[in-house]
Amino acid sequence: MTSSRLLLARHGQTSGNVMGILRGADSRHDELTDEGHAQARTLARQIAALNPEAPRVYASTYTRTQQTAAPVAELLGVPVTILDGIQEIDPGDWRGRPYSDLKTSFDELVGPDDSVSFPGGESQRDVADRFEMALNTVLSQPGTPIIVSHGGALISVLIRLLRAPVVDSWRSDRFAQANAGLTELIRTPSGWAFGTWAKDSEQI
Ligand SMILES: O=C(O)[C@@H](CO)OP(=O)(O)O
Repeated sequence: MTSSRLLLARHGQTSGNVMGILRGADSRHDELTDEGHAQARTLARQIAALNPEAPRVYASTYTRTQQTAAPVAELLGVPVTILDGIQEIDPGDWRGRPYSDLKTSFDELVGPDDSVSFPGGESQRDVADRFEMALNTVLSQPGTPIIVSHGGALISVLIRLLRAPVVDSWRSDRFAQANAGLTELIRTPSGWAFGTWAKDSEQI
């Protein structure tokens, strides 16, 4: 039996998010702000209200997703499992640049064949590959996986799962989730589709 429902959340606010700076892997141990902890508690209540069947809570290898997942797991009465492969996209040479550069200098990231790639870092395809591999393991078990991940990683995997155009999706910010945004995907005969989309119910 495999999962037909998938919950994807972004972690709560960090000081890097407040500054609006791409932090990269250096931010592995960044912690949530007080606001971020409050967002995590709200997220936990939102997820519990969805009554996930046999929930399993997963966080990335970064502290901020684990801190966000903790109240979720506590409310659902399950442990947090650390899942490799769902960590944030490596922005490479773009580390330290403001989020606003993703708008003003986005063309620097666009390669041939509808690709988006950070020079010296990872591409959307790299991240979607590793995220999807991690998901395949999780989805092969019964129950409802709840994945707490990151902004760029979630954009990358949503593009893959929903078969969306890569460049247009990044350029339009279509799949960007705010802190503690929650998205529900449902498996249909023709593939994954939105159940609840974060931007329809933003607490942020
Ligand atoms: O790497 C970062 O600086 C941000 C960008 O989205 O990621 P996160 O979602 O982990 O805050």
